[in-house]
Amino acid sequence: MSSPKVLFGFHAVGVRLKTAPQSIIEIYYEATRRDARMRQFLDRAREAGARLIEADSVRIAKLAGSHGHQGVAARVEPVAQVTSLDELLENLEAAGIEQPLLLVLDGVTDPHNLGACLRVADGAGAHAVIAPKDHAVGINATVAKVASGAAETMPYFMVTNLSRTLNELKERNIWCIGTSDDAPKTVYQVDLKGPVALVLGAEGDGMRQLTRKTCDELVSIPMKGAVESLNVSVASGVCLYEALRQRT
Ligand SMILES: C[S@@+](CC[C@H](N)C(=O)[O-])C[C@H]1O[C@@H](n2cnc3c(N)ncnc32)[C@H](O)[C@@H]1O
Repeated sequence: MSSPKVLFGFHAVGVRLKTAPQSIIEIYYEATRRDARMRQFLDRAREAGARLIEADSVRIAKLAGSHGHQGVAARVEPVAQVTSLDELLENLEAAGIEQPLLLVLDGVTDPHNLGACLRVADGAGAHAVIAPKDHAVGINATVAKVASGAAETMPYFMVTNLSRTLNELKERNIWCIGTSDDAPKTVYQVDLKGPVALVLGAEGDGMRQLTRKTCDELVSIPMKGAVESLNVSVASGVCLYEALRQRT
């Protein structure tokens, strides 16, 4: 998981304040915003000892590289993170977590989709999100904003060869379940209680052939209306929350 140097929006900066306040160099805020949300945010920032700097909307937009900053942006240091998937899986094993839940995204390129996937992965208690290095979006400021703080908490690993990584997961007894709207079995018919990697495809073409072939099995989400498929982040949510339901 790599960190952007600038975070913006109440969620993204708020989560950093909660999880690693010492990594915040300074927070820029729009002094003309005096609403309750801004007041609460500033109270929390002061409690955490953050350095606050008044700025106007234009300056914050320039810093954030976006106008969707809600009047808040922070310059941050990267926080110490797990650096590899192997390290994460070993840490989970050492912590006695025997049923990792992983989300694999085969080529999601839209930062809004990745942000939404990270957010739902965090919500459902997944342990990591994995993507290929090529043809996939990395963590950037837009992803962090859409993820509403989850880009700060959810390990995101970009791997050189996705099918090789899936094979390595299989060697660790992690069951790789691919998703495709044409699979005869539904996600509600498979056991998601064990160690599982849920594999989702790209926005347009779905999973690549090799990824599809490498999965242990394929499942679909029932589609009862006229459209053929769901947005990848919605499909991630359905599958991850089915896993959580089965595990709870
Ligand atoms: C927009 S869909 C891509 C649709 C593409 N035509 C395909 O063949 O998969 C993006 C991803 O979301 C997941 N997805 C969306 N709808 C799904 C469904 N009904 N069943 C299973 N997976 C689905 C799949 O992982 C898919 O690759």
